[in-house]
Amino acid sequence: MFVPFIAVEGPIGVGKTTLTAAIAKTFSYQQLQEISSENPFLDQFYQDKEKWSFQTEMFFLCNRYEQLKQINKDYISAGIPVVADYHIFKNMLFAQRTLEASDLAKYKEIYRILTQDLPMPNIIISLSASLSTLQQRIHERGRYYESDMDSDYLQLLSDDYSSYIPEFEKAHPDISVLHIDGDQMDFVRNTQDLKNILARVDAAVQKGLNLNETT
Ligand SMILES: Nc1ncnc2c1ncn2[C@@H]1O[C@H](COP(=O)(O)OP(=O)(O)OP(=O)(O)O)[C@@H](O)[C@H]1O
Ligand SMILES: Nc1nc(=O)c2ncn([C@H]3C[C@H](O)[C@@H](CO)O3)c2[nH]1
Repeated sequence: MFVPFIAVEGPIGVGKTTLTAAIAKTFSYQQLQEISSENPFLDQFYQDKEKWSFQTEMFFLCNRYEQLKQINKDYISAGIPVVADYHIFKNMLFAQRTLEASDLAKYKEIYRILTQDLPMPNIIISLSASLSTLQQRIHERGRYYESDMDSDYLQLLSDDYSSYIPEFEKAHPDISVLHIDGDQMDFVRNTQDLKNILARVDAAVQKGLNLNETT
């Protein structure tokens, strides 16, 4: 059975949570939203990444693992569609960027064990935007711990997403990936842009449902 499980992904501040909420509302899907402020290390991490990266990455990994396990049990396996503002792969993108080699080796082993049985999304929405757009949105959102966000860090993470998404598509040809350029499409202020994106999401869902019927 094809149960829509959509993950919205992209760099910090690109609009994942905003678009996830719009999709959940439009299609009456269950929304899975990460609450980053639950990570007790994030504030310290932004002040000293080297010192706090392992605790921060481990917390995000365990937290997302718990959330996805629960969402699978309560919704996906019960046939209820879900839209999430992350995919578990983001953990590895951040970890590779922030951890030193020996911690990364340990992290990879734990990641492999924890993620092997997690549900995989069948649709990914990949959001991208230029550095200046990301900075502007992070600034407008005004989270205190992001107020001094290092622009190199933000750009590198954004580049990591740009390199990784094509690899992901190659490795998972069965998963629909919708690309949205956040500099061109403004789904917050432009209703037509939002409608266009929602129509693309609907088409991807219908494709999944139709394929499922014919197999
Ligand atoms: N397309 C858009 N146009 C203008 N503003 C936007 C757009 N998308 C999001 N925003 C604004 O940018 C800010 C960041 O958006 P949001 O919190 O959805 O990003 P995010 O990708 O979920 O962030 P994070 O990576 O920190 O979880 C919010 O204030 C939101 O209202
Ligand atoms: N280090 C690190 N690892 C992660 O897996 C991760 N996921 C999100 N974040 C940061 C980005 C935003 O500031 C804030 C909200 O997304 O939390 C992360 N930081």
